[in-house]
Amino acid sequence: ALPPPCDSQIYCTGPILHQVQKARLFDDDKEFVDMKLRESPDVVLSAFQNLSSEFGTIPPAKLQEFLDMYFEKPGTEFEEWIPTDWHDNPKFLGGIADLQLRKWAEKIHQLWKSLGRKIRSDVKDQPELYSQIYTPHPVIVPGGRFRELYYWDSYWVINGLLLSEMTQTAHGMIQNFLYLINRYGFIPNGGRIYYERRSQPPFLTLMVESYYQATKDKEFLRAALAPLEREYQFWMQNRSVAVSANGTEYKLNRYYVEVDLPRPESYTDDLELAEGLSDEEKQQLWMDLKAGAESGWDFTSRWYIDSDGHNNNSTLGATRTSAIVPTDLNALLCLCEKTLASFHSILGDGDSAARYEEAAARRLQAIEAVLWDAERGAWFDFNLETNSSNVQFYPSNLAPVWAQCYSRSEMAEKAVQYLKKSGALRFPNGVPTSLRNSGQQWDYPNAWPPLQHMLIEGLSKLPSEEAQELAFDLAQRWIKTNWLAYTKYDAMFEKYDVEGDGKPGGGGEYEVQLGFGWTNGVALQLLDHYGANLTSGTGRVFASLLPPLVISAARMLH
Ligand SMILES: OC[C@H]1O[C@H](O[C@H]2O[C@H](CO)[C@@H](O)[C@H](O)[C@H]2O)[C@H](O)[C@@H](O)[C@@H]1O
Repeated sequence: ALPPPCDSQIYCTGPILHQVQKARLFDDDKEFVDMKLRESPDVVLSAFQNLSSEFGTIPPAKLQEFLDMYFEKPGTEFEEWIPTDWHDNPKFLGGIADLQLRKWAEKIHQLWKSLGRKIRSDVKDQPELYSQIYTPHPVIVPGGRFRELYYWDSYWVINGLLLSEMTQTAHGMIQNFLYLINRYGFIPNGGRIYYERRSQPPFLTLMVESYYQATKDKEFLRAALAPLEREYQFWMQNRSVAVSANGTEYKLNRYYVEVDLPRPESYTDDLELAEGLSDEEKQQLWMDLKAGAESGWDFTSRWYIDSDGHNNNSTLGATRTSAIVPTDLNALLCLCEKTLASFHSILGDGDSAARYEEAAARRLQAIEAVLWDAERGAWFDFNLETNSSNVQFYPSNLAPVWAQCYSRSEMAEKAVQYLKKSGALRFPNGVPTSLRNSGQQWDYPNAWPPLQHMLIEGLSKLPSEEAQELAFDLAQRWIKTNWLAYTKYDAMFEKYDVEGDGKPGGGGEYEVQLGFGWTNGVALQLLDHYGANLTSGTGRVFASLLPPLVISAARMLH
């Protein structure tokens, strides 16, 4: 028997969850599991028991009455909080030449104020009344239905906060993650108990690296290192898999969640998807859906495996995330290993640094033996059921370029040629998540901020002019898409549609959300990096930022 998503008989298992979600009292299943209890779980469970004895299946109107009596609307777990380190005019704004883009960057910088959340101390004192996990410091949330912290989103949020000179808020967010590692041994998907038995792509080491680069605070690094290593051990002990290639056995990582039952926050979706399956098949599907959520790509045809072992014609029910070795997770862990080595060097522990360098070298060998395809010039996910690669296009096929986790420079240059030939660059509004329109949100035509950023950053680190120009070109496309959508809707979105000019993304199991943490972080990073050259297309720029030749040409014209 596998454990449920959490032990709460209100939020993760039991008849209240089942009946409330099945009655579809809310448009979004997440609404119910985010509500606060007005009485202790025992009182609420026994009141529900009485109601069930009377009605059996409780009619929706009675269920609603029950909810009104025993639950509060989501949101009462937070108190008013505006980041205390927010201030006008951080330096990076001065490097943005285009007048419209600079004004827009100011607006994005303002958005941190509306996305800040502080958890009430009552959540710490009476945790049984909440699904919210208590963390001691305020956070920046993604926005919309995502009212709580999210693990991998926070990497791009923190990078944005550091540009906004909000070092204290960034510090607090990292402290929260260290606190979560001390409590759970790893970092949950997000700040709710129904997320507590799965994680998300492990970006904390890189968050610490960003913070360290901004502050050079060695004491902070020293304190962070033990929890970071504990998290790394969690991934190596619970998320690794042996893979054989060319007669050698390698160790690589995958997303893997040994937890039963539907996801509480998407309960009816998971229940319906499993209809008609045997108990064993249901359990496998629910594990794989949770592993999909752990990957951050929930959901995508990338995780489908057909009955013939391939991924051509299937639908969401064919999600087999745990049977796939993902390129991006392994590239990320390779970068984490190199970064942990550098932390040990900075702190003067050469032996530990060497241990992590060796781990990175072992992973590099494994990545090249199992995931690298010299003929196609890219890295591909490996299917453990068929021992074959999935050669479809995903931006993650270039993740080792971003992580600088390859042994020969020509591999990265080959990957640039692969990208150019892939067909993924023909969209003027960003690079799609795949070339397949499955209706899932991590597929065509959606383009996601973290994937754009990793692709652009990877290309920008390459020495060739071609790669650097491509990086700038993709940054320009992405900024234009975000900016156009902002001018139309006065909002930043979690994802965009590569088919429309300034069109929010769609598909998947919930409506596109506004806010939005990682979108803002990525936009600020690109505006910072390429601010002297990016344009809104309106032609109005700050003259002082133009190169001198352009200024004198402009003067001659007047
Ligand atoms: O409720 C459905 C799923 O929602 C989350 O996933 C999506 O939003 C996250 C926050 O921006 C993001 O980190 C993730 O990549 C998105 O796919 C949540 O993380 C899932 O666990 C949840 O089932």
